[in-house]
Amino acid sequence: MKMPRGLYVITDNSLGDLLLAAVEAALEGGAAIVQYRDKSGDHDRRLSEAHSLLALCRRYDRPLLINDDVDLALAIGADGVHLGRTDGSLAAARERLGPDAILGATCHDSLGYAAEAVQGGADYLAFGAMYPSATKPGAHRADPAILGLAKVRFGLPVVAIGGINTDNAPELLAAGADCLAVIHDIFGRPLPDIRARTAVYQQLFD
Ligand SMILES: Cc1ncc(COP(=O)(O)OP(=O)(O)O)c(N)n1
Ligand SMILES: Cc1nc(C(=O)O)sc1CCOP(=O)(O)O
Ligand SMILES: [Mg+2]
Repeated sequence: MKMPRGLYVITDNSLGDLLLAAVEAALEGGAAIVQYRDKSGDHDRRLSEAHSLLALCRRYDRPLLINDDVDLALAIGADGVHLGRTDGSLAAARERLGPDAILGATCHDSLGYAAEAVQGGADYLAFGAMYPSATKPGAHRADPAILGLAKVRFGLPVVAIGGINTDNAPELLAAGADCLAVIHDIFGRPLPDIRARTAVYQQLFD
């Protein structure tokens, strides 16, 4: 599956039993891509949730990426993985997942990291944190200008992450972001608000 442009929603452990309903609401609102991010280490629950999310994403014809975990992506046949700087080799992940998998790489605020990610076979480059993040308060900050620089230099889709909301999103789109990766401003809301908020982002891309 090809890397789409648009809102990239990332799941949050705190969703609990609402995980599937929350992701479905985001898909109904037009989310372009979903990442399953679960730091619990609960193998059986992760496998079961990832399976269910993949079936849901298939219904909406949207890719599901798995955060950190190539084994889990392979086990369920996910569309790809997102790997950070300490999550293992991109090249090894490509080798295991094959040429059609979507591989995303964290680049923080560094074009040097981005060059390494390109070398490792990344399909997109993620930069952040663009703004203070409630989900990851200690995240290293990046200047939105790096989005445009990376796009021109590497010719790959660029993803912005960290503290994004519908007020600051236009600045990131103007800077060249192909995707906006969001946790709190989507999944930190009551379930009935998720669809509408996702739709507001989607309109920014139209
Ligand atoms: C789209 C996207 N960009 C960046 C990250 C962060 O990945 P990482 O640095 O590995 O941190 P964790 O998410 O694993 O805490 C991401 N997950 N997705
Ligand atoms: C998971 C993650 N990675 C970041 C990075 O900068 O690499 S910021 C972040 C948290 C994003 O969540 P929110 O939209 O709630 O700020
Ligand atoms: Mg990681």
